[in-house]
Amino acid sequence: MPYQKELKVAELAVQRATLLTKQVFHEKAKGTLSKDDKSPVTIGDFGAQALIIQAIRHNFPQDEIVGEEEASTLRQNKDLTKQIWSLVEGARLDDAEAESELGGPLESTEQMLQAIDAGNSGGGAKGRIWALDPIDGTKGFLRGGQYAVCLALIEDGDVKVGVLGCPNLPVDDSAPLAADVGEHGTDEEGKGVLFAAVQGQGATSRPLSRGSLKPSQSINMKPVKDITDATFCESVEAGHSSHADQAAIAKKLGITRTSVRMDSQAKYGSIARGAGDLYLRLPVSKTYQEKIWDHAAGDLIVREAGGQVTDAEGKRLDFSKGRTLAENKGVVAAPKAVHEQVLTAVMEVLGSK
Ligand SMILES: Nc1ncnc2c1ncn2[C@@H]1O[C@H](COP(=O)(O)O)[C@@H](O)[C@H]1OP(=O)(O)O
Ligand SMILES: [Mg+2]
Ligand SMILES: [Mg+2]
Ligand SMILES: [Mg+2]
Repeated sequence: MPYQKELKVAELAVQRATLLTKQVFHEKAKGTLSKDDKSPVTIGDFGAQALIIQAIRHNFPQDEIVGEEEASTLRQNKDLTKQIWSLVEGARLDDAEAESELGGPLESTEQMLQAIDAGNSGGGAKGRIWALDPIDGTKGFLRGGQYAVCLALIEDGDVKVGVLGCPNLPVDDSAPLAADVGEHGTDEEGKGVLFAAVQGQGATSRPLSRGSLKPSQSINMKPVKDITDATFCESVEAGHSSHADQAAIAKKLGITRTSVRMDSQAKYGSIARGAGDLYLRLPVSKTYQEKIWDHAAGDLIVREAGGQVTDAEGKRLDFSKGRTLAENKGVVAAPKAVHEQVLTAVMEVLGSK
């Protein structure tokens, strides 16, 4: 079967990076900086990006990488660089075979900074490009909510492999979404899940582990018999998607349950496993362009679990336009059978504005 090596490397690399992010999640001081766009980045984001890029470069040296972070501010901040280095040095899977599959450790802080900066591809429609979000939902990570470590392989514009590490989600696919799942993130023993998909091969989940990969099981979206009974997921941050438009769409569909709010692509994973039903992300700003690393893995995992993912105009997400989803507006993800019904409500609400 194609893409087995890519899948294994991606799952192990994401799993190892979650060991690092989990350690930072529990620390009060997370070494937070504010980026030019005012969004936060922590030592966890930088460390996870370095670890994952090292594993990709070791296994697939010809591939390009579109990573969210870059190291320029770190080069002037020796103290923060040292903190990240100690996290990166300490993040090891308890399994020698898995470690050797990921490749030799980074050997110096300079190598680490270079690895972070190797996520500088411009993306595009040709070739093999990995999209990496080392911590998606950094605001949730800082707040103590949900976050995800996200990695996808895009080939000639098409997502072939997608992996999401969600340390604060329950392991049990069949557990209904708790209303407060996005609020009190905890990665206590028994929590944490790794979602994965390969194009044409379905989607899976498995418990996160500290060593080799645990056994996986296939996941599917839940059939929606009655849309008024559906549970929809949305961002916590009102600045990232329009809570008002999403509420109006839900009302139009006759949905009575309150939305489940959580940060990050944990929303895609949650609907793919049937814990929730819909993911609505309606734009707030006319100018913001969604980033490919915020959607590539989730898009494939939901589609392979029986879902349909489009933007608010019904277009498939287009990962071939560079680092952003330049041609897309918002996200509407739902089981195939009800996607058109949901999209109609989306268009009615947006059209009447
Ligand atoms: N104005 C915006 N509109 C939509 N998404 C945004 C906006 N600003 C940041 N984001 C991104 O949304 C993602 C989180 O979505 P959610 O709120 O659903 O968890 C993050 O990757 C975040 O970027 P960043 O990583 O820079 O914080
Ligand atoms: Mg993100
Ligand atoms: Mg991020
Ligand atoms: Mg960010």
